[in-house]
Amino acid sequence: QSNLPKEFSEKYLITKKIGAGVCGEVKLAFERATCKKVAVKTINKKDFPASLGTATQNAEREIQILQKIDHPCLIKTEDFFQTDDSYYIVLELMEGGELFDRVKSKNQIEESIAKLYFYQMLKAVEYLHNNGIIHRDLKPENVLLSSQDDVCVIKITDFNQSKILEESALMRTLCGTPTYLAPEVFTDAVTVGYSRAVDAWSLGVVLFVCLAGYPPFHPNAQTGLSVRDQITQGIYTFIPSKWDGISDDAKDVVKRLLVVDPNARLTIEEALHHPWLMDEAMKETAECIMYPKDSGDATAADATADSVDATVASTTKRSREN
Ligand SMILES: C/C(=N\NC(=N)N)c1ccc(NC(=O)c2cc3cccc([N+](=O)[O-])c3[nH]2)cc1
Repeated sequence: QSNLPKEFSEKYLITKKIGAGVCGEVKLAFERATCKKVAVKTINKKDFPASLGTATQNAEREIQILQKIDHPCLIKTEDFFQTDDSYYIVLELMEGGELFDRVKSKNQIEESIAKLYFYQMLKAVEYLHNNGIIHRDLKPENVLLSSQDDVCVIKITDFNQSKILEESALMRTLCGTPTYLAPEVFTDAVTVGYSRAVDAWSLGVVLFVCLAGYPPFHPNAQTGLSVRDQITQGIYTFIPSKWDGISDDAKDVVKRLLVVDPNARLTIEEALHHPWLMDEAMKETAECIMYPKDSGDATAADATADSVDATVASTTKRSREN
């Protein structure tokens, strides 16, 4: 780590590697002034060999997103440095590591725990969508756990593939008087604006993997179809030995998320209102660990505030959709 920016190594003491991602690695570090433990993610700019331009824009956009987002289930950046070949992002420590490794070690995650994690993922993605951000790379590797305990906070990370929804020319057109507007502009408009539905599909796959311990779409499926064809045809199997002990409600959420037609797929909001998530005990636990410091009433206030934000933002969400 000789090529660390000077002001970085003055502020942090980097120790060991704690996770290796596909682009860059994660190390444990100590903030010298406070001895506080943090994680440092190094993103090597040269890992995007192609046109460096877009890679730099890509990374700049990710840094912008990382610094703007503020939700208990989205990773928080504490500091940020860059050299001409790398970015160094200082993040909160997530000692439970990646959900990917948790599922691998447990094989299948107990339904009530999978529900607690899934609820938090839905709340995080609801926040992103209400702020005009689509993650586009939701997978167990990008879901971090705050501790080794089953009951813990999860945080979504890695916004490398994320997209920011801007007001589009089509939206401006649809706001004007359509005197001279051709009919197909209206009919085309119906299907535009569902790019966010990709996150709902991905969460369906993540939930399937957590509950069953195997992915719905995989190379050696009995169907003899390529993974791509399994996905485009929405063909997957609930293997009885894996799914017998799992509730019909849980299966139903998966079925309604793994719908090929994005317009027919459950939205994040609809998933949050599915019977499987109508579980007050789970939600109380979730609110408690997501907003730990407040007393009961303040937590309720937080939750109300959250739902107000979500409602207000969601009424304006479609207007931002491109
Ligand atoms: C921002 C980002 N990726 N962005 C990108 N690839 N372009 C990003 C990706 C991954 C992480 N991962 C971690 O913070 C992370 C992984 C891990 C594994 C065991 C233990 C810990 N930990 O903090 O104790 C871990 N933290 C953090 C940030």
